Amino acid sequence: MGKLGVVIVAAGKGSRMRTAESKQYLKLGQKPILVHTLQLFQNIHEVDEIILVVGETDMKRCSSYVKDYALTKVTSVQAGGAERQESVKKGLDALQPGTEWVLVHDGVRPFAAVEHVLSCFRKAQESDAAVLAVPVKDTIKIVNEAKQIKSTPDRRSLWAIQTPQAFRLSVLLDAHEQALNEGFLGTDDAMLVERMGTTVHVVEGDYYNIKITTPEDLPWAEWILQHVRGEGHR
Ligand SMILES: Nc1ccn([C@@H]2O[C@H](COP(=O)(O)OP(=O)(O)OP(=O)(O)O)[C@@H](O)[C@H]2O)c(=O)n1
Ligand SMILES: C[C@](O)(CO)[C@H](O)COP(=O)(O)O
Repeated sequence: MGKLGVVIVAAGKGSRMRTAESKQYLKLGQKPILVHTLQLFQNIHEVDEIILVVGETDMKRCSSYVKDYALTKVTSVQAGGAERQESVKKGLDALQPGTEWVLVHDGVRPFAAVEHVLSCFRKAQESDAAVLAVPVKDTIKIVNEAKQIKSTPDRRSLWAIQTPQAFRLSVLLDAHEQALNEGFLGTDDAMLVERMGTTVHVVEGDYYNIKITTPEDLPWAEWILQHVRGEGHR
């Protein structure tokens, strides 16, 4: 079976966190958030390689993390782009020859459960494309610029999409190429694959797999680390 590569994207500015330090480097417990995420995939047996994509100015610091935390599966640290989609593509292009499958994962999602990561990977092996997700709990409404509610989609069909997002590498590379050629910018990789007409499957994860984005997420992340996904809970 072809190799499994993981692209961890961590080249964002973290502007919604409103901290001087980019959020992926904020301490969670004793380690930067990004290190927790890298260690998650380092410790998954099925993962053959990790490509880390970071800001140009953070390359040196992240190379030190790779050494200090013995992240032996991180084969290269790449400089990301202005948009997440560009950062993903930089990571895809760095994967070693012989890579058949890829997981694309946000560096600020340290709490994906190993069992869910593997379920997502297995689903992609069957179907070429799968993403982790959870059913939406709130009622979601479509609202116009004037903050007037225009419609209320049936909640039973709404899922909050997470990462990892798992793909046959050739499928995702084609999707990125087409998006680039057409100037299409998506907020996740699944969008690029969907628009090619490939069915993307949802694999149910859990609500602990948060994307650390705004200040309110930090205490919640500390709680999850202490009570759910800490070292002792793996
Ligand atoms: N040009 C970018 C933008 C985002 N990301 C990464 O994509 C993940 C999800 O993005 P998000 O949570 O939006 O991070 P930021 O873009 O940094 O946050 P913000 O939108 O608040 O600036 C993060 O790990 C982020 O570092 C990236 O690698 N390259
Ligand atoms: C990829 C993602 O995490 C799926 O929910 C999300 O789209 C990333 O969005 P962001 O604005 O780049 O954080």
